[in-house]
Amino acid sequence: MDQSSGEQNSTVPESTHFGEGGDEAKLPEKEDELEASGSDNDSGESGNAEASGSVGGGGEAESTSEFGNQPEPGGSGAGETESSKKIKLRVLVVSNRLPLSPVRGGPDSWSFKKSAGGLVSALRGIKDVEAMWIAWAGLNVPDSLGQSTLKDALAEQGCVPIFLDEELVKLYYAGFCNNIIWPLFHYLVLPQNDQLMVAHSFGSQFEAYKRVNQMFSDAVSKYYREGDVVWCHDYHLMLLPKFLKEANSKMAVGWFLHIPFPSVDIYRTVPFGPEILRSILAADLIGFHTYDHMTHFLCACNDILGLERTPEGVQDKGRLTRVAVFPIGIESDRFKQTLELPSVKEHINKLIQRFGGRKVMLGVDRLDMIKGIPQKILAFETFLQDNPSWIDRVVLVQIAVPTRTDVPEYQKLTSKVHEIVGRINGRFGTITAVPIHHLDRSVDFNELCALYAVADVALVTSLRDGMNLVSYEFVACQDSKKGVLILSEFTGAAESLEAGALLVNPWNTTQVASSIKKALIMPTDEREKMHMCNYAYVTTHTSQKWAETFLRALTDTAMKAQSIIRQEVPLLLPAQTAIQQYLQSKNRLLILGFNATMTESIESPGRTGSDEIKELKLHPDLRGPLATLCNDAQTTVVVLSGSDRNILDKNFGGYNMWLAAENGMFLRHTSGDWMKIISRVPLNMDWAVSAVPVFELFTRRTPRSYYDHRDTSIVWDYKHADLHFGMLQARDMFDNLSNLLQSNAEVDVIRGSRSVEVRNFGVTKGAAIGQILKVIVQEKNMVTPIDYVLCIGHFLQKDENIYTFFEEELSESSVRLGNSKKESRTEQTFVGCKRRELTSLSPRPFRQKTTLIDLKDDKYFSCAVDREYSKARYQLPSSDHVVSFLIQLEGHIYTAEQ
Ligand SMILES: O=P(O)(O)OC[C@H]1O[C@H](O[C@H]2O[C@H](CO)[C@@H](O)[C@H](O)[C@H]2O)[C@H](O)[C@@H](O)[C@@H]1O
Ligand SMILES: O=c1ccn([C@@H]2O[C@H](COP(=O)(O)OP(=O)(O)O)[C@@H](O)[C@H]2O)c(=O)[nH]1
Repeated sequence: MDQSSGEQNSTVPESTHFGEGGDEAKLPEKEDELEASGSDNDSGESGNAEASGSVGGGGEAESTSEFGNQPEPGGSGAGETESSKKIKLRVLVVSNRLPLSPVRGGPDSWSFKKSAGGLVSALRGIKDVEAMWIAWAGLNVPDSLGQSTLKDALAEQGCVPIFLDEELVKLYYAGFCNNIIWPLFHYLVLPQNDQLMVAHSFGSQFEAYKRVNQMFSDAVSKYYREGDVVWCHDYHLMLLPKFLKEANSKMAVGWFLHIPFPSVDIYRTVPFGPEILRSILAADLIGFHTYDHMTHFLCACNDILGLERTPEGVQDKGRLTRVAVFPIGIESDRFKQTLELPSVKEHINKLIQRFGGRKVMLGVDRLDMIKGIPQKILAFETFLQDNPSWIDRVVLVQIAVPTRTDVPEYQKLTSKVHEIVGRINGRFGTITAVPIHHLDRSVDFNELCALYAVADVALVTSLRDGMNLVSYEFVACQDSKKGVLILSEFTGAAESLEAGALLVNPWNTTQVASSIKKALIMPTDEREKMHMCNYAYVTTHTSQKWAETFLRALTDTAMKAQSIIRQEVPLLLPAQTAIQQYLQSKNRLLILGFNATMTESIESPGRTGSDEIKELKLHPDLRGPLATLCNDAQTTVVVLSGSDRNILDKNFGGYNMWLAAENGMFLRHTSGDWMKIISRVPLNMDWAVSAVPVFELFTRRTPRSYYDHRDTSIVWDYKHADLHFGMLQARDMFDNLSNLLQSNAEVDVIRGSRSVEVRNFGVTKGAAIGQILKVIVQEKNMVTPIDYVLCIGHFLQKDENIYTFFEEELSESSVRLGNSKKESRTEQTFVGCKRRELTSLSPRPFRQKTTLIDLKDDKYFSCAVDREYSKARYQLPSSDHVVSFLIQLEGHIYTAEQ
């Protein structure tokens, strides 16, 4: 709710950490005890007293921190006691608003009003986390005395303010955030012809938005310590993840959206939408309230940026951003406990008397167009009109908390609501009673709980709402009354409370009116049943669980990212080193991919116009160099490709080399016959019967795309098609195939950068390479261990296990180098590593052969082509670079031979 105008007043609880911390965290059993003692709440009245966090310039703060330790840039938190010294995760929470709104009492004196709302209570409850909150100060503080005293005062509360001047707030907050992003993300049209629009272009509003996000990033960097996690919140800070990662790529960054993410057709209209998407994607973990919001986001990444969608999130050239659903909840115990306070009980009784037996309908919303307040009131009018016997038997209490009062659209809404309420009260009111009690202000927490408890029906008619915590809070306070929740189907909450609520479309006035009637006359047992469903959900899916789950996922994701960080951003292949090491080795293995590795690049002149786009062809400049490499007696060359045997035969049949087709399923030396080398994987292609029509359909639909039906897979390729159209089709095709083949556990449906592929399950290049080597070693009667490996390819992520195969061999070999039992360990390693495949394969136990890999770290060169992120150690930007590297290599071999 709006914290600038009418949030509840209360004392600031004493705590240096979130949740039940150590000795220093002297949190009372119930937070409400604090609230009651800090104001006159014990009497049950609304507390309007100032909070007790008032400090003079440089003076001692009376209260201590609610949201973590006193922040010291780069330092450790103050006030640690022995019991708190156990290592806690430190979270930097970054949001537009602080959990406390400062109120200036004088040039150097400040007090605070505590904010309610999901985020604050969610973070208040989590255990074993130390947090610092970084946010906009929330008001204009132009003078340095004011800024420094506010900073000190907030530091006591574990908060760091960011100071924005009025012009910046106008363009960033009132402008880009609330006049552009907010309406669009809630499926409302952009306001036309208002002052902001006329005076300031979208561009200048976005520039301000950028500047503010950069300021937030600078502030985070200042306070960040290694090991912290940074949790960014909401649509105000969509550029923040990118800025943070640019400042420090090791920072663990999560971003959570509290409002809906719109469907892709709407998102397309967001000014600077692609840039925003890319910035969000820099986070390690992205969270949404609902599955729908998440799906819309994934579609936007796919359709607008052309990024690969995986079950875990979004993939961009090998870098994965995890995307998941984390529905927020409330601190339900806090509501239940508040209802037990004598002052609140007394207040409830007063309210019951005041309403004099009339049924009470309750609306609690910020006065925001997304909340559908006019629609709600008009539906109530329709109900009264259609059911005149109810006119003096029911009252609608509408709490409309003022919000964003500087934004013109909000000002217009206020007048509109007043006008409708006035008209309806005039029409149906009597001297003694009016049907609508409309309050243009916030109420304090105790009063709010009392209202929730006395209401017979809660009416939530949001036109769109990220979640809507009001509906949860109503349920939490209804354990004795078991009232009815009427809930807009366009809230996030409708996903979780569907079974226990009357869902409505707020635009359908007749439907809402008849739901009001249904709710008012609903039999007790039906009400109870519905309430129990909701109550069970609300009391178990709490805000604490939400925050804990998100933070656990974020730390897990960040840890995984750290452990593979070396492989994630590969360096350019050090060509000279790779060549020198090659020359100094005795038994080299070259594993080369084909497609997009040794072919001409797609952009090459003439290629896209060719009629034979489907046919993969070896780059002509490679013919000579490849022959030299293949004929080097101390070198084994393997072409490992997804292509079928036929294509490899055509291109490489004339060289002295090994061909591994269909991702390593089939192998032959060019002088011998093809053999199937992984017998474990069935060649059963029954699934193709249902898959082929889908491949045909999408090939017909997408000019210049084609598909290949191979022995173990079918691949649809759109690299020569219109990229954007191809991507759209690929997404649909992927969904189609996934649904179609869902029941068939024997296949994988894979999206490549410009392809969609269905493969028999278990077929990957990394799974095949062990067997390929085994066969080669046997067939060649190899006695010298392989001491150099160069593995270059444009492989799908699924096939990147080939790079890690050798990493494993490498670490095993470094162990065995230091081991006196070298011989036996070596054998074990080779067998042990690949045990799964060997068991079903080898008629002759492999351990009888001499072990043939003795690879040292500086002689292993794994190289991904055209992949920014990869498990490979190195990368080359395109197949053209592979070609020139192999030509260089050949040149050195030639010179060495002379
Ligand atoms: O800070 P304001 O501009 O005054 O706006 C208040 C907050 O409104 C939005 O709340 C959303 O978050 C809730 C909790 O996740 C969710 O239940 C609700 O549906 C959303 O509208 C906004 O996202 C916050 O950033 C604002 O602070
Ligand atoms: O006078 C009030 C009335 C309500 N609330 C709180 O504001 C929050 C509103 O959250 P919701 O998710 O329903 O909507 P939002 O305003 O965040 O869009 C709830 O926690 C309410 O308890 C408040 O702070 N002051």
